[in-house]
Amino acid sequence: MSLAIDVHGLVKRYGTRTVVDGFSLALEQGRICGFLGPNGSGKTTTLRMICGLLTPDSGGGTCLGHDLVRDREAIKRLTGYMTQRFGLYEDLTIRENLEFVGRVYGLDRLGERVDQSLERLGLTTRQGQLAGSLSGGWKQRLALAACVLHGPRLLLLDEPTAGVDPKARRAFWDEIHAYAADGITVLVSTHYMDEAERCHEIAYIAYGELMARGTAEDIIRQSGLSALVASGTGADRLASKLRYTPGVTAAAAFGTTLHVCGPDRAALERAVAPWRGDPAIVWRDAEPTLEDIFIHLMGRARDNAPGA
Ligand SMILES: Nc1ncnc2c1ncn2[C@@H]1O[C@H](COP(=O)(O)OP(=O)(O)OP(=O)(O)O)[C@@H](O)[C@H]1O
Repeated sequence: MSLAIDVHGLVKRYGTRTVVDGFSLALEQGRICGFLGPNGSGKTTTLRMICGLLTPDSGGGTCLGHDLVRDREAIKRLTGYMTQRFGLYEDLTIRENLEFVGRVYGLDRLGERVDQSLERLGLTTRQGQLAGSLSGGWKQRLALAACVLHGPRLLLLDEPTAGVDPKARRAFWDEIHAYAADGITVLVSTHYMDEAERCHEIAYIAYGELMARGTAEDIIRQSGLSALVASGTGADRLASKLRYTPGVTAAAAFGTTLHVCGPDRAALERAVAPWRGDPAIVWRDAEPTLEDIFIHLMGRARDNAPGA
């Protein structure tokens, strides 16, 4: 299987700040890779380097077989990039928006392509409606359709479902999977854990550095974190007591249960020991969640950051 993205050692600096620091990624065609990391960790900057909009200060590689630095125009033609604030024209109709994007790309058979796109979206009967009248979820699906109108082989989606309701996010993700089934590769940034779980694989970046990479199962297995769940009277209230206890990476209440995790099993046991004997609380071993792991990695990255 050939690689859609094969980049190594990407560095981007703004002034004296290194915002992407030696980023490498190999991604096979047709895969969906979730790109996660705290705010300001360099995801957008990395996406822009991969699609040829920004030149890395060092590092390089290929995107869809084209050199990242020398063949930027070819990469741009083969890539669909959905920015965080995708600019649909709210005072144009759904159809006019797609036609406008098609003209910008100078596409042939424009009417046919727009018809197909509308049909795929299920918006044929609403094509004359103003884009501004669509719900947030539909706007994002229309934005995605506009991104793929020119037939890209790679989609770079920057937080495409931020603020979109769960049903619409699910529909958006069904669409992403349908494109991947057609052989399109997708790199999608998100802060939602349920979306991370819908990806074939995940890349987690913090403070410009790649911290974890693989399938959700790989990342959970390799995390080395231990987790416990407590249920029973008052279990959820232990979260605030345990959160800052040595040995605990994260402690959070989920409804009436408590979820607590840490990198060292013995230290975690010591932290919860005062409540282990409470007959009202039942403890059980659990798998760490992706959220546990990302919070842990964020703390580790911050500890390693210069001047931390
Ligand atoms: N043109 C620029 N000039 C200076 N600093 C910049 C520029 N673009 C981005 N940055 C900084 O680089 C860092 C990384 O930003 P980037 O937008 O890539 O992060 P991100 O992971 O996409 O964040 P978010 O999850 O909030 O969207 C941030 O601290 C940002 O302020």
